[in-house]
Amino acid sequence: MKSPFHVSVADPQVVPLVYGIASKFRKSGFYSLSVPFYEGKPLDNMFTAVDPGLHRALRAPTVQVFSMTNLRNYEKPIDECTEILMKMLHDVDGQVIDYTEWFQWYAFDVISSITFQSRLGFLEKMGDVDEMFEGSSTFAYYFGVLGQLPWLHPYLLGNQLLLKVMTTLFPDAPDPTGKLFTNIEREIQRYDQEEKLSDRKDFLSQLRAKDDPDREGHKRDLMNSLSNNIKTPRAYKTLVSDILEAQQAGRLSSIIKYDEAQKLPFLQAVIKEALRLHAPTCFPLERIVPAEGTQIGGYFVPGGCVISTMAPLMNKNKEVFGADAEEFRPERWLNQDSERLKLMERTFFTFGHGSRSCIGKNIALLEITKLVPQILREFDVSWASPKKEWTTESYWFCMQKDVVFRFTARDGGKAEE
Ligand code: HEM
Repeated sequence: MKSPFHVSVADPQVVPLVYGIASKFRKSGFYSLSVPFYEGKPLDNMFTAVDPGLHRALRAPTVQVFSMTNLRNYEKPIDECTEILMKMLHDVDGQVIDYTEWFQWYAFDVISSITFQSRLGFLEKMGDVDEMFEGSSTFAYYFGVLGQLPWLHPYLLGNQLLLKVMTTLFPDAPDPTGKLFTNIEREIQRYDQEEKLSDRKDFLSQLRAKDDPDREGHKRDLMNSLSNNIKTPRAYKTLVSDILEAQQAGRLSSIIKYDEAQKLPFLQAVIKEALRLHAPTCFPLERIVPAEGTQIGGYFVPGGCVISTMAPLMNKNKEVFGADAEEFRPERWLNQDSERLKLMERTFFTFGHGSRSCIGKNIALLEITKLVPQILREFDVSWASPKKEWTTESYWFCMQKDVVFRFTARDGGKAEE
């Protein structure tokens, strides 16, 4: 193997070259670990497809489904989950809870409501369903570590025979992919057999109506906005006073609508700043340098090399975001001249860039934009951990742990119906 094999780049100027729409840099072997098995055979999805033609064929029919215009139709299933979560929080009024778990239940139920028109029941159960969290954490760990040695994958979880033997020998071992895909498969079969004639409007029905073969089940969604804001008292105060002012002025419904939350500029800045500082996808987004090689920052990088950059690096670039780029300061998104703001937007890498950028971005933003003000309107939220900081673990996703809050209901925190 020639050296160097993997080049990691911090310069924002490489982003359009490596990740831009017309880029010839394809995804690396890292992504092959994410290819699911369907009916015993590997089946690429939008996230894993390397060939640009296949990727276009998978992505193009879904673009409209994931558009913000279409997503607004999904406020109702999100609201149903929000009502359940709010009731649960009121039931533990004044107590201390680890919010990461609660919001993970919420996020999983929201995505399944939107996708299959039915909640998987994480919130009701207040726990894992079909060991999906456990499976996805095991898979994230495997993906993060073995993704650095992708040639080993066909001999490990990429080997169906080995998997069958392991499941027989150790039936209680975490199942890194199986349960999630089994659930997706079951829902597709349910739709195909029973519900084609119904007027379902969920994602699955829209995608099946287009005969889209993609069955990806990306479901990760994080809500860093709360944690960051609560740990920064000045920002917390401004945000809460904006939300309560809007409520007093009668500008917020009982379950806050996306359009209403969008009219709160400080909230938008808080969300952006939290996603900038704590990008949920924090691994390098690996691409292969095309055969002819490329010039980067005055160096020649030969064809076949892996090249990458990642959100934690791009999003904290001091030349773009300022000398205080490591700090949580939502105002940076509000008090900027338009040229600087454009540069910040272009460099913001949380959802990737170009034709392979996150197609689920609007779902994530819809969910966060509605939930954060809903919680802060109804509760005063304070840090209640014996530790000074929360901890993080990064395997592709940057998972927060020990995010312990006290939720105390506000007097009159609920809007009139
Ligand atoms: C805050 C939440 C999320 C973050 C930070 C995030 C981040 C990302 C990033 C960085 C990529 C680019 C990966 C790469 O270039 O290798 C990506 C791709 C993707 N994301 Fe997300 N994501 C989020 C939520 C979602 C949701 C909710 C869905 C689906 C419902 C989703 C579906 C996808 C898909 C299908 C791709 C592959 C797109 C393609 O290659 O064309 N994501 N995401």
